[in-house]
Amino acid sequence: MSLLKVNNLTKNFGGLAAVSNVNLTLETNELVGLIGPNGAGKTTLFNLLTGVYEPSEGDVLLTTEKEEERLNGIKPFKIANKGLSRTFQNIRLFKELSVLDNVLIAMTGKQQVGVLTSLLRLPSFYTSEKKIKEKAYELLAIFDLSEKKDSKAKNLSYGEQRRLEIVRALATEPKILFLDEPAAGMNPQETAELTELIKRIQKEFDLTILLIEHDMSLVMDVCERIYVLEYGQLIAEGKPEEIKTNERVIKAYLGGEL
Ligand SMILES: Nc1ncnc2c1ncn2[C@@H]1O[C@H](COP(=O)(O)OP(=O)(O)OP(=O)(O)O)[C@@H](O)[C@H]1O
Repeated sequence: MSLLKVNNLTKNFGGLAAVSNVNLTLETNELVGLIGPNGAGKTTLFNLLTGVYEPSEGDVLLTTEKEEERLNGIKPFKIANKGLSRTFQNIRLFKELSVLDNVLIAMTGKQQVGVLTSLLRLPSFYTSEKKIKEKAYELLAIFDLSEKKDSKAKNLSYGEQRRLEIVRALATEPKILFLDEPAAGMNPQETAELTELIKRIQKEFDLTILLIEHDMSLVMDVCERIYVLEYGQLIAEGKPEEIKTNERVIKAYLGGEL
């Protein structure tokens, strides 16, 4: 079943069509890659899917239990509440806060108690708070960050900060996770570990993932399907082995790695 459908999506910045007439789908539980040379429009497409930008034309449709819901023009926090979560290419953590607090803040809104219960600190408040902390610890453990829970985010290594970003995105319990260059700045060992982590969380949390990445070893390893953008337009779609040998894609990457 298509969980997300993108129909004829276009985003113009002045005279530049950063994303032009793009059609794509994400099936439930798929792990899909989005690749393309620098400036191809990948991040702009993510921004359109997560409400940061409004499309100039076209639709973003989310299939819910009852219907197809149009996401165009909906604010990012509302889109997050509908189960779409993301990381950013430039890491966006609360650098002065602890690792644990960074995760707990992302979970704000998950506390299942009313205002009065919170104000009066009734027993159910503590039960809910305990559950939220347990969830945060569980995620930090998966991403090998348990021992760093009290460190300030700014004191983590670059690779750890990238992992914490993913933990924060997962803390909102998404259906669809958008990862924007999760391996950027990582060394080969960290990238290999991240590759396994991405596969693991997809299964463990029943996720549908769309992933932008320049590291082709990671993309070819984890993705079931890949979309390729060039100058804002989709130039190819297919399985990793099809993309690797696609002449148009090779041409787009000429001088780069594929
Ligand atoms: N807010 C903006 N205003 C004007 N132009 C923009 C804006 N955001 C992106 N662009 C332009 O749109 C095009 C696509 O940019 P985008 O960042 O989406 O590409 P990308 O594929 O993510 O690139 P990279 O791989 O380098 O991150 C570029 O030409 C960029 O300069």
